[in-house]
Amino acid sequence: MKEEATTLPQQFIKKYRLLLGEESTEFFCALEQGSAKKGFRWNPLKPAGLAMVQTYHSEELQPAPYSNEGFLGTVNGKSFLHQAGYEYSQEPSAMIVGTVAAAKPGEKVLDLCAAPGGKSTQLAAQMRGKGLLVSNEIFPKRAKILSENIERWGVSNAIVTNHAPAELVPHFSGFFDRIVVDAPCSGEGMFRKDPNAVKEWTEESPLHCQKRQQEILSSAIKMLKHEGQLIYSTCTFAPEENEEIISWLVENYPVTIEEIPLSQTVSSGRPEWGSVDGLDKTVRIWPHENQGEGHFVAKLTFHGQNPTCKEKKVRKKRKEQLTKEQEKLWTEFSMDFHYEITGRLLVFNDHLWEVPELLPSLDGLKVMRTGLHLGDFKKNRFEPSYALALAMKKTENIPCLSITQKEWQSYTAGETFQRDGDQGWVLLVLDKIPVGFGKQVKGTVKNFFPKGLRFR
Ligand SMILES: C[S@@+](CC[C@H](N)C(=O)[O-])C[C@H]1O[C@@H](n2cnc3c(N)ncnc32)[C@H](O)[C@@H]1O
Repeated sequence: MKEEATTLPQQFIKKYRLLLGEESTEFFCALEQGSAKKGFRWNPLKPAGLAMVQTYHSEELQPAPYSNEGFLGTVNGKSFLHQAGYEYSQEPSAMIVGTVAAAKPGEKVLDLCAAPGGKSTQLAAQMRGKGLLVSNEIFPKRAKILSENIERWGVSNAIVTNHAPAELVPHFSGFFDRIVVDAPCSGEGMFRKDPNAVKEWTEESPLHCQKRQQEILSSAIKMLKHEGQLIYSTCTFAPEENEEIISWLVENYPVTIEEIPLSQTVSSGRPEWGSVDGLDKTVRIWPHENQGEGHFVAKLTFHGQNPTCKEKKVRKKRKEQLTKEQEKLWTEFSMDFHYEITGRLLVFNDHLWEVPELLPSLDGLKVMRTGLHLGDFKKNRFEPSYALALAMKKTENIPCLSITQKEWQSYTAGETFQRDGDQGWVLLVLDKIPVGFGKQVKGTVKNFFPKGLRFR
């Protein structure tokens, strides 16, 4: 289907005609006439992640340009593949940010402006469940969506917080190996994808955004370790929010710009639009030159020393420790289901959590998700959570029940279904894909799909 032509604001045209000269003709043409490409990433944290995505997409999958896990195409938000966290819809250019960030297993990583979770899911995949990922979002509603996306992705080593960047500094000063700032911006790179981005744009937007970006970055810098890395990105073309921001960072903080080793055909940042050396090491994606929408990304190393917050060893408070009975219930369950813990176990009000090992004290923080919610203790039993089902790595030799698409539809609508047997807790799998837990009692499979997520 041909998308409607985008009508660009006059002031925008005037500005980029001046900045780009002759090149502006192709640029405007791509923005006005071209159609936005869609993309998605498959999830390497899931059993047979790639194979399942290949099986369930009937179309021939074309690789997306900036991520090894990316494909061009669309995701059906109601498909079981999406619900089970096997794929994440992401604009192809946006995938470059995670690729540049290249988080490593075992690191402490902060995604400071994280909702809805495109970069966080990419970082979590790179970390393979090891280390600590803090995904933060300032707006509560967006933080909730972020938390749900992290859960679907099956991440065990992430916490989700809901704070303004400055509020995190006292808790995480000098703490992180890597910080991603995917900044709120004037969104010019989204013009042909999202008509609202055009409507909301004014001539003043880039400078307003620049101020906010400086505030966010001045907090981010304080949370970096010595030699820690900062990855800064926007989805706008505006020099004020890209080369000028990187120049401001270099002029005000002990940071250097890193070369971004990318084999893909991307353009470099424009040195003439900033005021420091090294801007040619940053990356721009232009719609008239590359696949995908507009994007900018830079990687910097911080050479200063921030005061480190004393790594308060998190001592488990008495009420957070498992009782002997709870320990016995969890051990029985985890042995039956071969679930291996990589973090620590904590109980809050009978809810059992796997908390990332490297986590400092969370006192005073608004935390939406303290790692992986494993399940709840109820009287004399343990009830596994939906989040745990989505974080299961193995489906062999554990109590499983293979269900059909039709049964999955009943399950996501909150209904029970009939199946001969009396196995008790079972991991429900659809073509070996974990989709939730059920309890099989005398031929009936009871439903434990979370009420808030039900759909038909
Ligand atoms: C470009 S989006 C992030 C997209 C996200 N990284 C992803 O890949 O899905 C920018 C985010 O910054 C948040 N934001 C807006 N104002 C902010 C502020 N003053 N400080 C921190 N974050 C802010 C927005 O709510 C939004 O979620």
